Amino acid sequence: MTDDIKICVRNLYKIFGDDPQGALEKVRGGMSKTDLQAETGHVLGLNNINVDMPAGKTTVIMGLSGSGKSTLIRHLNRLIDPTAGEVIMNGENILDYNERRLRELRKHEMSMVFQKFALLPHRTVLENAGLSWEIEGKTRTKYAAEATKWLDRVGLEGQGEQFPAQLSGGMQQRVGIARALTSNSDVMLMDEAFSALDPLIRTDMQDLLIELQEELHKTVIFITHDLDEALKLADHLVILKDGFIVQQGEPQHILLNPNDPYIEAFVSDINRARVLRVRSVMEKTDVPPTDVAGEVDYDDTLESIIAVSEGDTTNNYRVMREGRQVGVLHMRDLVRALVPRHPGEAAE
Ligand SMILES: Nc1ncnc2c1ncn2[C@@H]1O[C@H](COP(=O)(O)OP(=O)(O)OP(=O)(O)O)[C@@H](O)[C@H]1O
Repeated sequence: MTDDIKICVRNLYKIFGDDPQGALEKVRGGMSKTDLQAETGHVLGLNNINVDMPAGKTTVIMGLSGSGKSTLIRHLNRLIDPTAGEVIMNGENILDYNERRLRELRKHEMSMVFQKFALLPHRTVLENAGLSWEIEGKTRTKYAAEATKWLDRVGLEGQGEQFPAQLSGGMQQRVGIARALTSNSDVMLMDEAFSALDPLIRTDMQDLLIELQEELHKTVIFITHDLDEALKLADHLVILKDGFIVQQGEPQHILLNPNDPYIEAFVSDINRARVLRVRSVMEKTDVPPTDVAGEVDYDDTLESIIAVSEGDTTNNYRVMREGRQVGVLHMRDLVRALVPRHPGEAAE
């Protein structure tokens, strides 16, 4: 895995209306989305977005309806052109791409997984999985082995000759994921990909994506309006409101250090014990504690530690990562982390 940046969004603005450049000046001068709409009839879609999306990791874009999530993801494959700003991928500004290069980008470098699956109803599951190859004029015999490999990998062994309508929603989205994987692109754009699924199936799909990521390290850009899903999937979390970024960073850090009442309100209902991990609340030290109740893993959830502590809030634990001590967990710090902090309170 690498910490390189795969996609870099710089100073990106999108304004919908007849005179976006004129409206841009007003937005840069500080006019709000509401005032812009009331005064000029223009809609501010995105307001000075800057995000570095790490290679091989999952970046989650989260926000309520109308916050600009879809507008942002559509800039990444240039379904939308910005009013101002840049989208740099592998060091190239994709806004400089001509039609031919853009087609290559969409065919070979980025795949999309949609909320409503977007499968072709009269094609078999195998043909749907191999769609990017079909579009290039390749025959079924050329892509069958690759498509079958990925259908098997996402749990659809033996389903290749079915038609989409014969499958459940969860299985159809597995085809959507197999199609993205068969295209062999590095970047996967997932737009509310699991939002149409029943809760239990949705959890299964989230687990599948995490499993695939541990193995494949794709650069995933995942859109959701669901905070639990965002916290579960994100390596890098970006929270949008009214077209601007309110906060971005490592999800556990955001949960422990909300920088705005909006984020605070968002995270207030979260089951913190289930989401927070030992690594986020431990003291970093390789010195063993004198009084130790046991060893825990740095990736354990706080919930699992509470279960083993049997309610004793005075315990200390050695925190281990791959057989080495990386910290000490004091139960009093764990208990403190379970209570939401208000923005402005000093982080420890
Ligand atoms: N083609 C368009 N013309 C005018 N306004 C638009 C257009 N597309 C999006 N918008 C506006 O831009 C803003 C951001 O919309 P967007 O669809 O990106 O939000 P979203 O967070 O994806 O919402 P949802 O979860 O409902 O899809 C909204 O105010 C929306 O009304």
